[in-house]
Amino acid sequence: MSMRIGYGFDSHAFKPGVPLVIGGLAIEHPEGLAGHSDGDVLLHAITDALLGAVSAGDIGTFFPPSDPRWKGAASHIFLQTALEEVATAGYKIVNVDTVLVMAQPKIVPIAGELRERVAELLGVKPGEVGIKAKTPEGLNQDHVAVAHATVLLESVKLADTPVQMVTTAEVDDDIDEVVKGLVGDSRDISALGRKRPAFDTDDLT
Ligand SMILES: C[C@@](CO)(OP(=O)(O)O)[C@H](O)COP(=O)(O)OP(=O)(O)OC[C@H]1O[C@@H](n2ccc(N)nc2=O)[C@H](O)[C@@H]1O
Repeated sequence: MSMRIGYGFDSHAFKPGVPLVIGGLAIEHPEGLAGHSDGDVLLHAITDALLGAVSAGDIGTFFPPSDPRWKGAASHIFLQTALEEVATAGYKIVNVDTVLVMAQPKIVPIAGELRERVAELLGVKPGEVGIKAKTPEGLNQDHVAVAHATVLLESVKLADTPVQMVTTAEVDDDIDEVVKGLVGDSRDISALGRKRPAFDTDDLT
């Protein structure tokens, strides 16, 4: 079994007149978070942690802030894409831990609800999600919300029964296609989401 860790960070300024959404939860507060999307600082940090864990780039490479399609978008869309990248790479979540750094609102009274909502969006148990909060003491950033997230992933077990793979290649040039026919066109983890086959044909004769 192999394991991967990921880390994500995000920040958004508070802004009057917009709803506050954190961790996919609508929270009663006089101000919301400014952003191209719904400004969900927590889901953005978790999305980046997931993408980073499988070397798939970052939220901005998938959903550029310059793209009008993501204006006002609900951030669980970004999270869903990151979860798909994790699954495609052959991993699943072990646990997620987070820290919210913000003066207001206080997070402790809603931490249980937040944990359940984030767990639901991630498809994990609430006990596999950590929600913590910090007052930004001495940082002079009382009008900003910051989120940090770490994730631990483990590889998904393949079937216990080994599958025998036997085939022949007519000519050396066909070897890539022959191997692809045996193992499929799956992909390994690669830098910034670049697709590459999950096998290395250099050693084959
Ligand atoms: C979620 C979205 C939806 O549009 O918008 P917001 O709601 O946060 O505004 C975006 O995905 C939010 O993308 P985010 O990644 O936070 O934005 P930025 O920090 O501006 O980074 C945009 C892109 O520029 C890259 N970047 C950023 C800073 C830097 N010095 N060099 C870079 O190359 C980042 O890697 C990213 O790929």
